[in-house]
This record gives sequence, C-alpha cells and structure tokens, in this order.
Amino acid sequence: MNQDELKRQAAQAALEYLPDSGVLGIGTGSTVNHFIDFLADVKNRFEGAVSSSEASTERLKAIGMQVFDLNAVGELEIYVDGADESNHSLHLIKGGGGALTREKIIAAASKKFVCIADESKLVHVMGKFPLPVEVIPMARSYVARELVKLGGTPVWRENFITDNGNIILDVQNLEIMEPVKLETQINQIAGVVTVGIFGHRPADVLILGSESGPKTILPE
Ligand SMILES: O=C[C@H](O)[C@H](O)[C@H](O)COP(=O)(O)O
Repeated sequence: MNQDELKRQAAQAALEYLPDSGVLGIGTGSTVNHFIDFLADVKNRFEGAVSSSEASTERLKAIGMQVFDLNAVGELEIYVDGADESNHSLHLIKGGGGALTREKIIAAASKKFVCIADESKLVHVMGKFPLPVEVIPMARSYVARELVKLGGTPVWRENFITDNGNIILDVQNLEIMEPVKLETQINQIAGVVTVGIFGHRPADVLILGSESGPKTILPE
C-alpha cells in the first residue's frame, strides 16, 4: 500500500470514534480529506462541523455539511485531525499545511482528539519534520534569531500566507527531547502566534494506517 492508501485506512478507522450526533471538530490535510470523504455517508447524523481551515471548510460544504463558527458552539465532543509527526506520548508536530493555529484552538476546545496518520509519522524523538511556527509578519527576522538561539535553523516558507494573514517559519535541525518545555519556550517569543508542537494538548488516540491494518496507539 502506498502512503496515501495508509492515510485513507486510518481515516476510515476513525469513523468508529464518532458520537451519535452533535458538532464535529475537523482538521486539515490530506488524511483529513479522506476522512471528510467518508463523512459524506454519515453526515446526516450530525448538526455540522467546526473546521480548522478554509480548505476543509470548502470540502465540508461540498459534501453538504454545515460549518459553524467555533464561537457559536460549546465544547466539542471530538476533534479529528492528522499530524506530521507523533511521539509515543502522542505529542505531535503539526502545521505542515500551515493550519496549526486554528487546529490548536479546536483541539484545545475538544474533549477528545483523535489523530489519524500513516505509520511513518510515529517516531521516538520528534524534529526530523521541520517544526512549523506561525509568526506575525513584522516579527519574522526577530523570531528567526530567537529560534536559532534555541538550536534550530528557521527557514521562511516563502510565498505562503496562513488563513490568519501570517507567515510560517519551518525550523530544521531540532531534536525535540522535551516537547512540552520547547512549546512553552517558543510560545514566549514575542511575535510567535503558534508553534506546531502539540505538547500541552496532545492527541488522546492515534490511529495509524499500516500494511497489517489500522493500529490504535494510546499515550504511554
Ligand atoms: O497544517 C496542517 C496539518 O497540521 C496537517 O494535519 C498535517 O500537516 C498532516 O497533513 P497530512 O494529513 O496531509 O499528512
């Protein structure tokens, strides 16, 4: 199976975590796109969804789901989203598609975060995938210098603007031994909107597509 087929397998396996009704939190990316395709068959059970990106909103509307503003709904029962890397504590790196800020907000506002990915995303130490950091445009150079002090090599994701009108620095060469601590440190840099480490709010369940079928991983 290729990587996309494994993503699709994980997306399908996540259907069993869905509640009977209510509003769903929906993330962003190629794995979530498969999940939205599967949602089309069961969408009538739900009032609608809250979406973490303009791209997912468009797809949800295309299958006929209503998309709500997060401010209009209470705490969400479930949030389903992909990841760029996960460690065994289900701390994640997210933001490869640039949607990290809205993703972090919806994950925080949800009771259960079900993460879906292909099995290559599970690692012992995160950091091989460059860490996305969303930054206010005028702070780009300052934040980059601060990230160098933390041991990383920030690279400006050129020609990319987030849904919130900001830029992304992708930080290479990090070996993230203490994800929660690094998340706090990067959050404290003036001009940082969001760092793509999901350490304070990890996933609750990780479903991995694999050659032998979907694997469910719970935090160690
Ligand atoms: O900003 C994008 C998100 O964090 C995605 O969930 C992440 O990049 C994984 O994407 P994909 O499902 O395409 O591998």
